[in-house]
Amino acid sequence: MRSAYGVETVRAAERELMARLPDGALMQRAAAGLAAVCAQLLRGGGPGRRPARRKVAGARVGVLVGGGDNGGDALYAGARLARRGAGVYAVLMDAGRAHGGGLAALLAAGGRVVERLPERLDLVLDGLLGIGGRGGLRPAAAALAAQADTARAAGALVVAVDLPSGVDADTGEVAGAVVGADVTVTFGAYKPGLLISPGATYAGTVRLVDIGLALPARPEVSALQDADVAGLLPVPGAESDKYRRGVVGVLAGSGQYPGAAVLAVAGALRGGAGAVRYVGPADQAVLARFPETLIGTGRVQAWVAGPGLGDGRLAEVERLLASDVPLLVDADGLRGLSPEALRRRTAPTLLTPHAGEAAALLGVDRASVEAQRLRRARELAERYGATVLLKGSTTVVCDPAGQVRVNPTGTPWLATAGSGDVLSGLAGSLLAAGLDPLDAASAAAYLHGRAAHHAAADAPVTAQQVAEALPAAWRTTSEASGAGGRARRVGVSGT
Ligand SMILES: NC(=O)C1=CN([C@@H]2O[C@H](COP(=O)(O)OP(=O)(O)OC[C@H]3O[C@@H](n4cnc5c(N)ncnc54)[C@H](O)[C@@H]3O)[C@@H](O)[C@H]2O)[C@@H](O)CC1
Ligand SMILES: [K+]
Repeated sequence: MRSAYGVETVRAAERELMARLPDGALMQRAAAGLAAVCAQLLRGGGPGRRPARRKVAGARVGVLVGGGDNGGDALYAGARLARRGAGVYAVLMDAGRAHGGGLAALLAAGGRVVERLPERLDLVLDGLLGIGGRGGLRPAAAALAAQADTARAAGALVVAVDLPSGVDADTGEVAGAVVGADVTVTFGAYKPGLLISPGATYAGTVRLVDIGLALPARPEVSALQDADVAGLLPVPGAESDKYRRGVVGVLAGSGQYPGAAVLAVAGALRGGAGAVRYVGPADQAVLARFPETLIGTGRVQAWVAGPGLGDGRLAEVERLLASDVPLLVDADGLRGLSPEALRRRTAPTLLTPHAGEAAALLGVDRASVEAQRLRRARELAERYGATVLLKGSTTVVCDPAGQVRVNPTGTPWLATAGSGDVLSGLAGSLLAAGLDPLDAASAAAYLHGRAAHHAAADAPVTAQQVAEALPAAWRTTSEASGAGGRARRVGVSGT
C-alpha cells in the first residue's frame, strides 16, 4: 500500500525527528536521496526520455531555488552533483532568501548562480516550493516554473523536489502555474497531492526517499497495490456454492438504455459473486448475452441500482434504499437522492458518481469537483453518510469515517461510454461477496483500471472489452502479488 500523509502530519514527524538529530541532518538525508536519484536518471536509468550524456560528469543541471527549505534541498543536491563533475546552474527566486548553507555548498562545489536557466540542460531540479507552498504560485515563482517548462520542451528531465511547485500537497489541487515534472522525489512520505489529479499528473513518476520519519499507522490517503487487492479478492473455498458466494442484484437498463443493463451484468458476473440476478425491462438483451443470469426479484446479498435506468424508476430505487441490504447506487439512481434517506439506512451504501453527478448531489458546478476531487469526495461521503467512489482522472474512494483511497491503475482510455456500468456491476458483485464498501469500491476500481490497460494496450477500448478483460486483470493482480493463497475465502452468512 502506498500511504500518503498531509502537511501537518509530516511536519509533526519532522519536528519530532529533528529534535533528536544534529542540525541540518534531515536536509542532508533528503539531499543525498535526491542527488542519488538524479545521478541515476543522468546515467540513463529513468522513466521515458533519456538524457544524452549518460553520466553525471559533464552533465548540465539547472536548479530552480525558492526561498525555503525546498530550495535548500535542491541546492545541497546540486552541490553533490557538482562534486561529481556536473555543471550546475542555480537560478534564485529571491537571492536574499535562498538557503545560506545550501548556497555556500553549491558555490564551494563549483556550481554557479545565473540569472536564468541556460540552454541544453540534461536535468532541472524544481526546488521552488515544497510543503510550505500555499495557494497559486506567485508571479516570480510562476516565471521560474515557465523556465522549467521551456527546458523540458528542449529535452531536459525535470525532477520535482518533494512535490511539483504549484501542486497543493494535501489535495492535489493546482491553481494556475505549476511545474510539470518527469520524476518527483518526495521525502519521508507520499503526500496526498502526489496521488490525486491534477497534482498526480504533474508529478510524473514518484520516488520516495526514506528520511526516517515515524508516521501514524493510519494514513490520510492510501493507494492499494497488487498485494493489497489480491488479499481482498474473494476466492471460493471447497465448501462454497453459488449462494454462499453471494448473489448480486442488478436494477438497471431501460427501453432507451438496454446496453447499460448488459454491461452492469457483465461487470457483476466477473466480480466474484456466485450469481447475478437482473431486474428490469432489458431481460431479453441480458439473457441473450448472459444466459447464466437469474431473472426477476429474489434474495440477494447486495444490489446495484441505477445504470441506464432512465426516468421514472426512482420508486424502485427508493424501495431498495429502504431495505437492509448493501446497496450501490450509480448513474440515474443518483438523481434526487436525499441525504436523509441514505442516513436512515442500516446497511452500507456505496455511491459511484462521476464529476457531473457528484456536482449535482452537492449543488456545486462540475469544474469545482474536477479541481477539488478529494475535498468533494469527502464532502459527499460526510453529507450522505455513505461510501463514495468518485470516478474520473483519479478515482477517489472515501468512506463516511473519512478513510480515503485513491486508485493507481486508471487510464484515460476508460473515459468511454458504458465503462461506469461495468464498474458498478463489478463493485456490487464484490459487495455481495462480503467486502465492505471501501474495499469493494477500491478493489473494483483497481481491477477495472487494470482491465482497461489489458484491453486497451494504448488504443481505444470499449466498455465490453473492459468487462471481458476483468478475469485477466484479476489473475495478473493475484499473480503479481504472489498472494493467490492468501485471498479471502468467501462465505456469506444468512443465505
Ligand atoms: N522540515 C524538515 O525537516 C525538512 C524539510 N525538507 C524540505 O523542506 C520543504 C519545506 O520547507 P519550507 O517549510 O521552508 O517551505 P517551502 O520551501 O516549501 O516553501 C516556503 C517558501 O515558499 C514561499 N511560498 C509559499 N507559497 C508560495 C506561493 N504560492 N508562491 C510563491 N512562493 C510561495 C514562502 O514564502 C517561503 O519562502 C519540504 O517540502 C522539503 O523539501 C527536507 O529537507 C526534509 C527535512
Ligand atoms: K518543488
